[in-house]
Amino acid sequence: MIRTLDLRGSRPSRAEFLSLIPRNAIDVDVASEVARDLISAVIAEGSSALREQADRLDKVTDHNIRVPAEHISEALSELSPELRDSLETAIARVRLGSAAQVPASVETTVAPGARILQRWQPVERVGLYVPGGKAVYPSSVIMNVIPAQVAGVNSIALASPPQAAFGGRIHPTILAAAGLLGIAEVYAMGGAGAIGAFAYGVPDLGLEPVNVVTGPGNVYVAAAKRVVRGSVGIDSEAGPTEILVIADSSAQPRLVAADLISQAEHDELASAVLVTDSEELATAVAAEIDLQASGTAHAQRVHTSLGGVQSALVLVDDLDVAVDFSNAYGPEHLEIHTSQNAELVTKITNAGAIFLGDFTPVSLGDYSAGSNHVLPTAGQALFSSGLGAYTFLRPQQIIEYNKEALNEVAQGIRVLSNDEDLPAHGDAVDIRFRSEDN
Ligand SMILES: NC(=O)c1ccc[n+]([C@@H]2O[C@H](COP(=O)([O-])OP(=O)(O)OC[C@H]3O[C@@H](n4cnc5c(N)ncnc54)[C@H](O)[C@@H]3O)[C@@H](O)[C@H]2O)c1
Ligand SMILES: N[C@H](CO)Cc1c[nH]c[nH+]1
Ligand SMILES: [Zn+2]
Repeated sequence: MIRTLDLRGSRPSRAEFLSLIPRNAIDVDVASEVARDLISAVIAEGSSALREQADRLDKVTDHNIRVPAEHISEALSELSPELRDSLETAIARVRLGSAAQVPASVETTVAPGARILQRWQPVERVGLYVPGGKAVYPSSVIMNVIPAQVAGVNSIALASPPQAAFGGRIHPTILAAAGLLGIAEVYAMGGAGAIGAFAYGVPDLGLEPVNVVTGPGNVYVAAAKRVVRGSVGIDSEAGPTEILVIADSSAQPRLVAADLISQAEHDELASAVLVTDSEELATAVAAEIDLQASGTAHAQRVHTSLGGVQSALVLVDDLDVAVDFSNAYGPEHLEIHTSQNAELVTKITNAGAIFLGDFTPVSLGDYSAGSNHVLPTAGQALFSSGLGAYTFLRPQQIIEYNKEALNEVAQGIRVLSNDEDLPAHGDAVDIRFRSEDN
């Protein structure tokens, strides 16, 4: 089902690596155009555009877009003890992981009487997207909300698609997770329209624009975040899931296969790649995939994703080439299953998150590791990171000099401001050292 690419005997360049395994079957430009139209409609027509989109894309009519408080409390009261317990365990761990992401404020004395304080200031209002199309993601409520709360964001709004199977309400476990975390401003809206609604506001719903939009989603959600970026901040474009496994002959084929399948389960556009220097392992993983995949609940989706051009078993000469491949690709999730995990991880530069060894599957990170599962896809790990408390924080400098400290640099400012032909800048310093009479 999954193809094998034999690159042994060659050392492809980064560009060659990437051309061998194309990322998304849906072109980003096509998705962006669709997303732009959906967002423009929301800007022009407000809630009626969101209703039209819910009708056409989610098969939902006449639903409450702004979720009434009683729907949230109802969902919370009906949450099974088992689900509540699992959510609470994940919440506690992600809270610990997120708290460790808040940078300390630092005060620097650059000269006597001259201080600069760098503090981390949360943005005021955020819009958090929780996917709910092919699957529903209560875990993404946790991964979005906790870092925002830990960062100290004041105003948090959350959106997820309305579900036809629940009379147009958001999935009850998503509502319950929001309730558990004390989130009251929730909207049943999905896809690119929801991202646009957050970025530009929807006056007829009382939805005020946010400063930062975060969260995972399908290609249209990822494309929409690209469209609104600039008007608002975003995390990364956390689109269709990816897993890349680096493994050698010491790896256990059934574990590698299970982990590839677990992420292929998300979406027909999900990518699953194994890079190995062991032909025996590749053959065994292929056999394990055949054995395990058909028995999964979403076998068709798994088959499409693993059978697509975006997935492959890649044979390379040695683990150094495997690392080069992975660094060029910049996977959302990287698993390392070798006899030298500790050494290899030091050579990894580009990955959303890295999972080491037999007992650290990606699905642990998806739910309960304490790390965040909202991670950059489509190569964005080369320049961006997973969602964290820092996503909602900005460093801000506070500067304070006393008279003596300013006097120390006054002449330098005069020289520089004259050189830039902006002499009023120098005057603004000099005036502080002249009496009011002259
Ligand atoms: N990278 C990450 O951090 C991460 C984490 C979790 C999930 N994911 C990914 O999130 C995605 C979730 O996708 P999903 O579909 O289940 O939920 P989703 O909420 O992302 O998408 C559903 C919405 O997409 C819109 N939509 C559906 N078909 C459309 C079309 N043809 N044109 C325009 N808009 C359309 C609709 O508005 C619908 O409400 C998966 O791809 C999964 O792999 C990524
Ligand atoms: N693997 C997804 C991130 O790409 C996150 C997730 C949530 N639920 C299950 N998996
Ligand atoms: Zn997952």
